Amino acid sequence: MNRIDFRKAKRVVVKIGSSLLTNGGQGLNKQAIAGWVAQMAALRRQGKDVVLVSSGSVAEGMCRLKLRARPETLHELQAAASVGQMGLVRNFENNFRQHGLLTAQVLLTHDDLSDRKRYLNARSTLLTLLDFAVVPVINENDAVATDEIRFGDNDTLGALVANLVEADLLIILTDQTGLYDSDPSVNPRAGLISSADVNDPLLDRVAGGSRSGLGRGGMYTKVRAARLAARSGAATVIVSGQLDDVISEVVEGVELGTFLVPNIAPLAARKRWLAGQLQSKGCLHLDDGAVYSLKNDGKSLLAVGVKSVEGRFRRGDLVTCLDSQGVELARGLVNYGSEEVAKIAGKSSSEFEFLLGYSDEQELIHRDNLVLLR
Ligand SMILES: Nc1ncnc2c1ncn2[C@@H]1O[C@H](COP(=O)(O)OP(=O)(O)O)[C@@H](O)[C@H]1O
Ligand SMILES: N[C@@H](CCC(=O)OP(=O)(O)O)C(=O)O
Repeated sequence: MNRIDFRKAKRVVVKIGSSLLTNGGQGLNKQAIAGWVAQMAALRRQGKDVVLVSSGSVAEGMCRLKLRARPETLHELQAAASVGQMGLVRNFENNFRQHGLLTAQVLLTHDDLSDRKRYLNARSTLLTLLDFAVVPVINENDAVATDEIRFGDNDTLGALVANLVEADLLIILTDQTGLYDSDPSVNPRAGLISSADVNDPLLDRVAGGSRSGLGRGGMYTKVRAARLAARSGAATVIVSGQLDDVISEVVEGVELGTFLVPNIAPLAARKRWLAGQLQSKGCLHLDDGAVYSLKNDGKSLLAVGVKSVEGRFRRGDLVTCLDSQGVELARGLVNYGSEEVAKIAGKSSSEFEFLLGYSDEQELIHRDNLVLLR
């Protein structure tokens, strides 16, 4: 895929980070918002669907509540987010209206997307909004999100939304020109990476966290988001939101920021949903034979290939499969709980009856419920 292919994109997700949106925490950058909205409206006029994932509720809430530092307690964070979200949607709605476009506020938690039924509901709602030519403005539902049910950062949310609506392009607007070979706010000699294969392991070494106190994930979550987005075939560009006409130019194929090329085969819809699950309940350590047959033969995972188990989980929970180096190879929905798995690990399915007193499925994770990550 080339940048020039972005011109053909039918559906674009734009994610805007907190420090950009709030002028480094000074309050909503109304001029910049008007500029981004004008560019998104132009995309709509070209017949492209646009979905906006906007951060900034906490940062704007802090500003409105005159809090100098990001609150530490969950309830204060939730309160700040609720106050700030009002400012975000009001601004976006007013700006889009000036271009004759309707907006819709969609607030999601990870819990909404980890439940298959709610995931499909969210998908239908978003697709229906796009059919109505509405621009969805999405954020995490911070007012109710606790650690167990949150995405934690909007880069991940942006990627999961790109998966949900099967976007062609995810544009992550941030406060840096793009991804550098080290954090430019620490190393002035850092060099911009203009493009890279999304799975290049070098990216893990160069992408650091956020230092602003306003943003959450830094480049680390942006690279992870690009990998998630790639699972439905979406390309990702990480780019400065401060450049004039940045959204229009990226979609035109102008070489700006960092293009993370989705050089992986897109996953089927159900596997994409599995891959987007963030909360794994346990780990299975696989032997080399199991790693080989999952990777090369597309087989289900059998208990005989499991060396050991970690965590407490129940039948149907999501677990992570690790290779002998401890690298995450796959994840999937397990057919037996952790106590049972501890008993049948390394054993053939013909022994399940004897070891457990019963025998359900022969596979520990059926291949339909398993997604390879490498
Ligand atoms: N390799 C890198 N290249 C560029 N920025 C980096 C890198 N590693 C870490 N960062 C940090 O990531 C920050 C952007 O992420 P974040 O603060 O979460 O912004 P946003 O609010 O846009 O999501 C940059 O300001 C920078 O300090
Ligand atoms: N939902 C939070 C998102 C925080 C967040 O991810 O921020 P960022 O790293 O700036 O995208 C908010 O609106 O403040």
